[in-house]
Amino acid sequence: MSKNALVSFKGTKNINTEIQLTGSKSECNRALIISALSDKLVKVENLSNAADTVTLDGILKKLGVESSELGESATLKAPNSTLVDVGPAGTAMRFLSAYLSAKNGNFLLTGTERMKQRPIGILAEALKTIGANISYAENDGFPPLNIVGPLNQKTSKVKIKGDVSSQYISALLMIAPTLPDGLTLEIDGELTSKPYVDMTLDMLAEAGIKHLWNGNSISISAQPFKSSTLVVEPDWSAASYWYSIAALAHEAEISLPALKEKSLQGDSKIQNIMRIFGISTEKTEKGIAISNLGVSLDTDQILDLKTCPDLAQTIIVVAAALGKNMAFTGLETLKIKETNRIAALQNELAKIGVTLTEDNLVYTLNTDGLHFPDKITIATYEDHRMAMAFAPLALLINEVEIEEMQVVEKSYPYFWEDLKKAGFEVKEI
Ligand SMILES: O=C(O)C1=C[C@@H](OP(=O)(O)O)[C@@H](O)[C@H](O)C1
Ligand SMILES: C=C(OP(=O)(O)O)C(=O)O
Repeated sequence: MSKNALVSFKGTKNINTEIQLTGSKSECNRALIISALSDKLVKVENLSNAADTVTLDGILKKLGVESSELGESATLKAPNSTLVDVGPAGTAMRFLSAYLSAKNGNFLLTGTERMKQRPIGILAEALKTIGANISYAENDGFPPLNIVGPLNQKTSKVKIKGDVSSQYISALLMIAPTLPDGLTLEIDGELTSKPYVDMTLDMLAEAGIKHLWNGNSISISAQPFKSSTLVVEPDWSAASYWYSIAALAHEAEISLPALKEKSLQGDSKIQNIMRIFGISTEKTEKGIAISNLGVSLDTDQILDLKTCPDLAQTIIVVAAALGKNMAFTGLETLKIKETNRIAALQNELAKIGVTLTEDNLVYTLNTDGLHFPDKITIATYEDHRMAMAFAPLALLINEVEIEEMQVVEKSYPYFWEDLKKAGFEVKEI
């Protein structure tokens, strides 16, 4: 049975702690696919305990040894096909669509009910153009997918829309060096979440794979992986919740060991963004230390979050709670993530009297009605980031009840334990 977390913080709101964050799920899930594609020539170190990574690791291990059932549900499965169930893991769904297309076998690739509403047509159609045998098991353009591999390459050039999810592009880039003719992707329109494509190319480079990025085209020729080790860094998206805690506390000194200022993860941009709320970041011998300087900067400019969509909830909730009527752009992809994150934010921010409204793709907070009741209950909509973005409000509100607390497992399973370590009370109810 799912439980709620009742979060509170008694006494002076001073936070002084050290938090060892788990590995980045984005880096891990790339490392796992690259390692599998290289037949384990590429090794992975510091694997995350994020559920999305544990799921992908489990699937790849089972695929490596046997062709048996890999999930729990059994809808529409052809008698001789292998069921692969990624649950809520978007990267696993997208990366495996490409990986399984290139692999020998007959697969039904599926996930949660929400996953079946998250579009995959752009990737599936690109794979079909390359020569993959893919069909939609339920609704056109959406998971589950029937995949019969290996693909028979018909072309090495494919045009793909860039503004819906960068994960489609990363998925194709990772299988590119294993395709007989390599791959050239022509990106159509603006590329969203670009740092994630950079991360894919950087990790491929560490594994010996060269690429050429020319204008809007990325080319990777057929080439072998080199023996190497991909060492996963701690998760910057998870670190962002510690920045919100610092921003909402009276005083804060938080050490985040092993985190790197200059990271493969685009979400390391939180360092610059949180300066707006008076949070400074310092490089230390151990990693990163953040502290609250108590001086906020101007919040007049429009903040574009296109390169770092996973930070949106963190930043918007902090801005709302600090009464900053900020405006944001680059939030278009939020509607197709774990939940419709725009609707979820609007519903939950209303509980503290804040509105988030859209006009011509500019989203604006209005905090004129901001108030902090003695207790609020936050719905999480099966979205880990809703839970983690709202829990820090316990520094301003007596009791914050977060529904379905287990959602955090997707990327940061020890989130509640870490809150306790920092002085929060977290009761399971
Ligand atoms: O490639 C990745 O690891 C990710 C890319 C982003 O998705 P989109 O490219 O769909 O924005 C991000 O939101 C997701 O959490 C992880
Ligand atoms: C959007 C996310 O994940 P995914 O797309 O991989 O499910 C996320 O972690 O915020």
